[in-house]
Amino acid sequence: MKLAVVGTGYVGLVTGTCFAETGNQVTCVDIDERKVEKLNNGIVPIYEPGLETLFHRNVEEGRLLFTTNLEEGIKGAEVIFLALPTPPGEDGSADLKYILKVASDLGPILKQYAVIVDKSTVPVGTAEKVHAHIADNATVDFDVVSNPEFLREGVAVEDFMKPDRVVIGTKSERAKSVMNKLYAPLVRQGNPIIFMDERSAEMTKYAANAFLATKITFMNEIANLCERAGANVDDIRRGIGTDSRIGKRFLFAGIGYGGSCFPKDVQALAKTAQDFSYDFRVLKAVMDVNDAQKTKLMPQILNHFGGDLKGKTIAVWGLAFKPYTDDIREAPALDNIRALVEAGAKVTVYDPEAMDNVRNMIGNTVTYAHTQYAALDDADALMIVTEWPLFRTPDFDKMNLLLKSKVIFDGRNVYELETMREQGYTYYSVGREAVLAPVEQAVK
Ligand SMILES: NC(=O)c1ccc[n+]([C@@H]2O[C@H](COP(=O)([O-])OP(=O)(O)OC[C@H]3O[C@@H](n4cnc5c(N)ncnc54)[C@H](O)[C@@H]3O)[C@@H](O)[C@H]2O)c1
Ligand SMILES: O=c1ccn([C@@H]2O[C@H](COP(=O)(O)OP(=O)(O)O[C@H]3O[C@H](CO)[C@@H](O)[C@H](O)[C@H]3O)[C@@H](O)[C@H]2O)c(=O)[nH]1
Repeated sequence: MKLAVVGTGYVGLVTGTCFAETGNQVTCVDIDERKVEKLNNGIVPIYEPGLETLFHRNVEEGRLLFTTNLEEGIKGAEVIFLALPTPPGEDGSADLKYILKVASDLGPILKQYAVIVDKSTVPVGTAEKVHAHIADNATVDFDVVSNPEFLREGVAVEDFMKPDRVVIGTKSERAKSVMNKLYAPLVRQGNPIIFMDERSAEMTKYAANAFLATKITFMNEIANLCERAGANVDDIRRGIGTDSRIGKRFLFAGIGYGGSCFPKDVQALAKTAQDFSYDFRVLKAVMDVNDAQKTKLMPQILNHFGGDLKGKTIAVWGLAFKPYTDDIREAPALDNIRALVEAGAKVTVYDPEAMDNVRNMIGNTVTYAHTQYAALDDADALMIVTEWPLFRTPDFDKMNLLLKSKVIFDGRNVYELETMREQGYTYYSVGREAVLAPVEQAVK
C-alpha cells in the first residue's frame, strides 16, 4: 500500500519505518527542515534500539522517503497517518493546534479517497473535529479513523511490530477494510485488532495510560507506607504480581513516572473529565502523589548531610526518564538536579544516552562526566535516577576508591539490600529499610 505519515517524531518515525518494513511504500512528512535533512542523510534523530537497522534497510530499498512538502508526501496515499504533537495546553488539555492545522491543509490537496488516521493521543471528539476541518474544503470522499499508538520508548519497534492489540475506531466499513489489510502482517501472532467507534478508541488510549500511571502510583504509595511500617516493597511486588488478576508488570516502585506521555495524558484525561463535569478524584490523587514522589529522596539526602548540601558533590547516574531512551521529557532527574542545586550541591551527572539533551536544556548547571565512574570522582554520595543495566553490576572496588563517602540514594531500587550491607554502604532506596554502614550505625 502507499502510505503517508505526517510528523516524524518518535511515533511517526517508528510508524513509517515499521510499515515500510512490512512492504508498504511510505513517505514521511515533517515541517522541521533540519530533521528531514538529517533523515534524508541517513541520520536517525532518536535513540531507539533496533530502529536504525530497519530504517537503513527500508531507505536503501526505496520504501521509506522523507519530505517537508505535504502535498508531495500524501500524493497517491491510501492511508495518511497524523503523528503530530499533542502537548498540554495552559489548562492541561491536549493542544490540538498541530493536528487541526494539518487537517485544514489536507482538505484542498486530497485528490482521491484516503483514510486519515489519528495516531496521536487525542481527546474524545477529536476525530469529529479533524473530519470537520478536512471537510471544510475537501472535494473528495475520505474517512477519519482513530488508531491510538501504545508503543513504549526503548522497545518501540518490538511494540509496534508485535502489538498486544491494535485499536481502531471507525464506523466506516471501507476504512475498516483498509486498516485490516494494513495491520494484517502485524497481528498475525494472534493478537487482535479491536474495532470500536472513534470516541471509544480515543478514550481507550487515555484509559490505558492513566491506568498504568495509577498502577505505578499505587505501588509508590505502598512503598512510602512500607518505609514507615518496616516492610519491603519488592517482596510485596512479587507477592501481588503473581496474582494473574494484578499481573507482574508496571509494579516497580521508584521516584515517580515521567516521559512524554503519562504526565501529559493523565492531566489531559483529568481535563476531559472536568469538561464533562465529572470529578475524577483518583486521577487528581495520582498527579499529586507523582509530583511529590519525584523528589522523595531529597529529605533523606538533606537529613544525611545535616540539612545543607553546601560544599557537597552529588553524582547522579541516569538522566533519561527511563532506560533505553535519550528522552528527558518530564524526567525525574531534572527535578532532582534542580532540588540538589537549590540546596547548594555541586552535581556531576552521567547517562549513556541522554547527556546531550540535558546539556541542551540546562547547560553548565551541572558537570558532565564521560563515564559512570568519572562521575563518582570525589563525590560525597551517588544518586541513582534511571535504572540503566550498566548501573546494576558496577565495579564496587572502583566505586569505593572514587567516592568520598560510601553513600547511595537509589530512586529505582537497583541493588539488593544484602549487597549494600556486604559492600559497607549507607543505602537509601524506595519502600525498603535504609541500610546504614557500620560507621553510620555507630554515630546514630
Ligand atoms: N512518544 C511516545 O512514546 C508516544 C507513544 C504513543 C503515542 N504518542 C503520541 O503520539 C503523538 C506524537 O508524539 P511524538 O512523541 O512522536 O511527538 P514529537 O514531538 O516527537 O514529534 C512530532 C513531530 O511532528 C512534527 N510536526 C509538527 N507540526 C507539523 C506539521 N504541521 N506538519 C508536519 N510535521 C509537523 C514535528 O516537527 C515533530 O517532528 C503525541 O500525541 C503523543 O502523545 C507518543
Ligand atoms: O513499574 C514501573 C513501570 C514504569 N515506571 C515509569 O513510568 C514511566 C513510563 O514508562 P513506560 O510506560 O515504559 O514508557 P513510555 O515510553 O512513556 O510509554 C508509555 O506511554 C506511551 C505514550 O502514550 C504509551 O504508548 C505506552 O504504552 C506507555 O507505556 C517511566 O518514567 C518509568 O520509569 C515506573 O516507575 N514503574
